[in-house]
Amino acid sequence: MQKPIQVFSEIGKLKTVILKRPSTELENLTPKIMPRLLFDDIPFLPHAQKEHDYFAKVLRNFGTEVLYLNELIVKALTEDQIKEKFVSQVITESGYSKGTVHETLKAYLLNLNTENMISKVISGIRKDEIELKFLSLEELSKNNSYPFFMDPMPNLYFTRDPAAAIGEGLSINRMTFAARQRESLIMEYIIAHHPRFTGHGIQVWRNRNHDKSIEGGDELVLSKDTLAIGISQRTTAVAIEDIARGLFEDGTFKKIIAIRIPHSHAMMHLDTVFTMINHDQFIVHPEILNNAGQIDSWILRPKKNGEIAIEHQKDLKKILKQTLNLTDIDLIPTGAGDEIVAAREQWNDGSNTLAIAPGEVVTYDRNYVSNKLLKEHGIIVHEIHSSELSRGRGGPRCMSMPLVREV
Ligand SMILES: NC(=[NH2+])NCCC[C@H](N)C(=O)O
Repeated sequence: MQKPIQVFSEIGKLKTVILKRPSTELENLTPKIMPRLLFDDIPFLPHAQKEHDYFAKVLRNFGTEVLYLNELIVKALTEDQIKEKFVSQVITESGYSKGTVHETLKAYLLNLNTENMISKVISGIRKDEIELKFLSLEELSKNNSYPFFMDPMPNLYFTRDPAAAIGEGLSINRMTFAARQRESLIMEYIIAHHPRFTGHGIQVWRNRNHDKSIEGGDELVLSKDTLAIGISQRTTAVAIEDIARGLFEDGTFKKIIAIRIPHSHAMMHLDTVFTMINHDQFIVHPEILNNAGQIDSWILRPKKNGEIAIEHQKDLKKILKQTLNLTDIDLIPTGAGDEIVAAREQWNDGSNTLAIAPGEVVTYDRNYVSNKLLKEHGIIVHEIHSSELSRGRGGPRCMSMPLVREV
């Protein structure tokens, strides 16, 4: 029987992917809460949806099966008991573990059909939607000016981050910021209860019950035995060692390149500055490398006694050649290496390419300098519209969670 998750490559023909169509959660963004919810602007929803539908169409036309996150979670919650447990947990993780608010939100959500309940959970619940009775002093004295009981989840269209398929398993991620922490709960329920996944013995390399974070934008499957993981604003060195232990013990993966990138909002994940586009071609934001093409990296390998060997290296080309057994590497600079163009196009995810086959990528049309250079390097580029989607600070790779790729 075909395994529901098979990702042994970053570039193999993309067979199945999970997307989330942006919806009303984006309309609950306001200037006050925007920074906390990790947005820099408020996208115009109808246009964001059009752009996203076009992205999905490009993938479908290519032959990729597109699954939508909302539909997966609705189907995972068909049993009343599981639905109730999910609702309780998401309310608890929104800050109400018990009491009148918890009970009232629970009754409100369970009164909706599952599809509407999920849309509500994702779009957020405003305080003026609900009437509360019998509040305790603690509840009465809480900050009343805040407009939401449950925050919207506007970042959910970046399906790459809350979970990442690696081999025949996945990591279900402990997210860094509160704004995204509930997102991986949705993935946890999908993997545990959706008929497509349940009962297949899917390995969870690292679950979300940890203090130290890791996010999918930092997790790149470079080959069937090598991963690259960013040490970043979102992914801790501790979490990388944790996941390395599980993966090495299983035996499928044998090398992890941990690459330390700047800890900033513009470069929050490794895939915002470095993505793989062919067996020997990568796009890289020039700002992360010094003049000698170096960046602090550590190669993790399993030792015989179950411990992990760690080797410090700096030359990115050399590291990639060594770990992927290649004689040469084509590192294509974002923005053609121009200081200003590179910074501008990186900000709008010019380095965040989604490979759909070796040498064939989906990118944002606005990054025309990088796109032109990719074509000059022989890459087939499918450009998608990006005026609104890019305002969430993520590109085609972030907006997709591959489940199955050819090797
Ligand atoms: N894999 C990625 N680069 N994801 C981008 C996520 C952007 C999102 N606004 C965040 O800050 O979390």
